[in-house]
Amino acid sequence: MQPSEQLKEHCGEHWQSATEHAFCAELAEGSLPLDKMKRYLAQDYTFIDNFVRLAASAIHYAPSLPDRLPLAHFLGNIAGPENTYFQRSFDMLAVVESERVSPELLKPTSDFQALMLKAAKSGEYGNMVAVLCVAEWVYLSWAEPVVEAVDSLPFYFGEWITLHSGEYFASVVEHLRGQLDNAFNTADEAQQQTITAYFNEAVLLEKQFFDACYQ
Ligand SMILES: Cc1ncc(CN)c(N)n1
Repeated sequence: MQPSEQLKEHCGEHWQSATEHAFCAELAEGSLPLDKMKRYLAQDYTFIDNFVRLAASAIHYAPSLPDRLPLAHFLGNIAGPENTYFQRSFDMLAVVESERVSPELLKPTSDFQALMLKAAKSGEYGNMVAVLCVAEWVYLSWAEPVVEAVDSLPFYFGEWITLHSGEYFASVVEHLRGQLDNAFNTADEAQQQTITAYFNEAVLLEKQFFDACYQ
């Protein structure tokens, strides 16, 4: 079994809670209350800031150009269409300027930011791809099964599904899993334990992030 699959299976309960969350189910049904969506978007935009820093660090530490390029391409997507999605959603949902720029952070948001910055600063590529892989794989896992709902939804719900599903996004997750598998297979035991800890914490934080925005 691939290490990424094994890591996912080891945190089965949290993985399931994160990928089958009521927040995502209601988003796909179009019934998610807008105050929850607004809270989520404001928190998540601050997540994106640190995600970009972590992805940039992973690009720097990737072992070769073929490892690096898909990450760089994906980073362009975040800086482009995904950033535009946030701006358009903020406008449509009338999110006030202070919430867009500096919302009061919920605990899972600040914990996730700390984890991403710790991974980036660790200088260990395996730690970085563990967190990046969880972040995108969890989203592919909840979004792919609900992709058929997109056409019936307002764009601030539907595009969030589109951005995290489809062939291109699945290829990003495949790449991240491959990077994680290689890093894990070539790590010594202590480093494997560290990678595992990053992976587990990221899965737990994905669940807690949805919990906090849904409450
Ligand atoms: C908290 C979180 N995790 C993951 C993703 C996926 N891009 C996100 N936007 N926000």
